[in-house]
Amino acid sequence: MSESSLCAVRATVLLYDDSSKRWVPAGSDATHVSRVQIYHNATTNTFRVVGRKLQADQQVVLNCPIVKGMKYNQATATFHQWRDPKQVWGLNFGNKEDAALFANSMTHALEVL
Ligand SMILES: CC(=O)N[C@@H](Cc1ccccc1Cl)C(=O)N1CCC[C@]12C=C[C@@H]1CC[C@@H](C(=O)N[C@@H]3C(=O)N4[C@@H](C=C[C@H]3C)CC[C@H]4C(=O)O)N1C2=O
Repeated sequence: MSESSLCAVRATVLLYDDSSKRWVPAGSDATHVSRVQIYHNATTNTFRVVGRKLQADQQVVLNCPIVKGMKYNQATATFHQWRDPKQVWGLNFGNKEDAALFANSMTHALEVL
């Protein structure tokens, strides 16, 4: 599968837990920071967001297709979120530059889908 990475930033990947009405870190351990990338498959013109923990095992904590018409909500300059059929994802970026870089690639993907 030939995929190219459009961007790679650091962010904490969060999931909204509807029952407790709280954001919980995705993945299974204390360290929360991940490398979050947007991949493009030129053959199928599809995009996906992949997040891997920065620490040793690089656990995949996020692997979500970018769906045409999806609404990417930039709730604050450093916290962005979107819904997939099952859950709501949140990205807490370390700084607003990374957030803007990621949002730029996400917006591009949503425009060309
Ligand atoms: C129509 C729709 O779907 N609307 C969604 C949003 C949405 C709109 C349009 C398209 C897609 C989506 Cl996803 C919605 O409103 N959603 C999605 C699930 C959660 C939420 C519902 C209620 C709560 C109330 C507070 C608010 C929230 O979580 N704010 C953040 C916050 O409390 N935190 C995070 C950071 C900053 C803040 C900005 C970091 C950790 C925690 C904290 O600061 O400690 N909420 C939401 O965003």
